[in-house]
Amino acid sequence: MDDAIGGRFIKESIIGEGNFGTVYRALDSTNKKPVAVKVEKPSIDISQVENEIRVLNALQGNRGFPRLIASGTEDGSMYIAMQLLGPSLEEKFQESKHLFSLMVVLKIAEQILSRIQTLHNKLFIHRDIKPRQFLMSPSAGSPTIYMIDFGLSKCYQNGKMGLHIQYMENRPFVGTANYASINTHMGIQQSRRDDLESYMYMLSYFLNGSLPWLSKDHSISDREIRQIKNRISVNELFRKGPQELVLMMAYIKSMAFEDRPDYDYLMGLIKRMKANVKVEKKRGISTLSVNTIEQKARKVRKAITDPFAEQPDLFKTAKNGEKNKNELLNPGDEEEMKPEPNSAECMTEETEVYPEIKDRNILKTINTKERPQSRSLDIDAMKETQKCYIM
Ligand SMILES: Nc1ncnc2c1ncn2[C@@H]1O[C@H](COP(=O)(O)OP(=O)(O)OP(=O)(O)O)[C@@H](O)[C@H]1O
Repeated sequence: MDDAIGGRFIKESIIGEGNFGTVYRALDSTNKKPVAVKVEKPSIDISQVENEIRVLNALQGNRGFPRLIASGTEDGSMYIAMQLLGPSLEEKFQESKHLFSLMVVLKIAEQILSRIQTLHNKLFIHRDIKPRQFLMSPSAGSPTIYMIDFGLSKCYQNGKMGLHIQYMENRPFVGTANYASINTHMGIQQSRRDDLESYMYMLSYFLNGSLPWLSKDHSISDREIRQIKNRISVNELFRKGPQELVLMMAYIKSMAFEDRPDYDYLMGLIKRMKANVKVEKKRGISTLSVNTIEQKARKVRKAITDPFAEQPDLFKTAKNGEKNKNELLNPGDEEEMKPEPNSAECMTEETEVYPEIKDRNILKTINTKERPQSRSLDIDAMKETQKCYIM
C-alpha cells in the first residue's frame, strides 16, 4: 500500500503520458475496481488537474463524461481518480488503418457534438478538441464516446451578470496546432465557435484519413499549418463527404465571437446525412460515391453563401425502425442525443476563489510526442478559469 496513490489507488500500469502528467491504470483498494488515475508532473506551476477537477465536477451526471472518483495531492502533485475508459478515437482510427465509413464518422459527429453542447451548456469551452480527447466506453458493445482532458478548459462567461468573456487579441496559443481554429493560431481569444472549428477538422481527418497539414516527419511549423488552413477551401476539406459537412463548416466559420452555436441546426444536418446514407446503402450505392456527392454538391453549393438559407431536400429520410448495421458504434446511439438541459454551472465571483498567480509572465510551450503540435499553458487564461466559481 506504500506505493498507492492517495493511500488508496494501487498502480498497475501506465496507460497514457501527456504533457502535463501520467495516467495510470490502478486498482481502487476500497472496492477492488479498476480506475484511471492522472498524476500531474511536479514541475507544473499552474495545476491543470485542479482545473480539470473543477470542470469535471460540473459535468458529473451527464452522459459521456468520466465519473470522478477522488482527487487529492500526492508528494506535492495533484491527482485525479476517475472512471477507467477504453481506447481513444485516434487509436481506433489507427487500428482501422485510417478508414472509417461515412456512417461511423456521422455517428461520431453526432455524439461529439452532443458532448460539446453539454460542456458549453455548463459554460466551459474545451480548447483542445482532437481525436485523442475522445475515449470509447470501457465495455465492449456500448456506443458511448466520452470526452476527456479538461486541463485547458475555460469558463467563457464572466461575472454574476452572465457576461461573455471579452474579445481579445494577442493571446498565447492554447491547444493543439493540428486541430486549432485559424483564430486560435492568430491569437484571438477562444470561444464556443473555436471548439466547433476543431471538431470539424477532426471530422475531416476521419473522412479523408488525414489532414492537408499533417506531416509524417513532423517537419511543419505551426505557422505553416495556419497558412495551409487559410489556403484550403471548405469544399476541399470535405471533398469525401456530403455537402452538409460543408454547410456545417460554413456556418461555424460565420459565427461571431459571442454567438451561441445553433446545435440543433448542426445536429439536424448530421441526422439528414445519416438518413441519406441509410437510404443509399439500401439502394446499394456506396456512401462515398464521387458521382453521388457531385450531384448533391451542385444542388447545395449555391446555398453555402447563406448557411441559414432553406436547403433543398436532398435526402429522403430513412424508414422508421430501419436497422443500422454499423461497424464501430452500435444501434441505440440516438438515445444519446437527448437534448441536454441548458444550465449555468460556472460563475465568476468578484473575489477570487483561488490564490493569485504570482508570475503572470510565465508561458509554457510544450511540444507533444505527436509533433507538429503545440500545447501551451496560458497563465492569464488559467487565472480566468480559476475565477470561474462552480456553484
Ligand atoms: N479515464 C481514462 N481512462 C482511460 N484512459 C485514460 C483516461 N484518461 C486519460 N486516459 C489516457 O491517458 C492519455 C493522457 O490523458 P490526458 O489527455 O487526460 O492527459 P494530458 O496530460 O492532458 O495529455 P495531453 O497533453 O496529451 O492532452 C489519454 O490520451 C488516454 O489515452
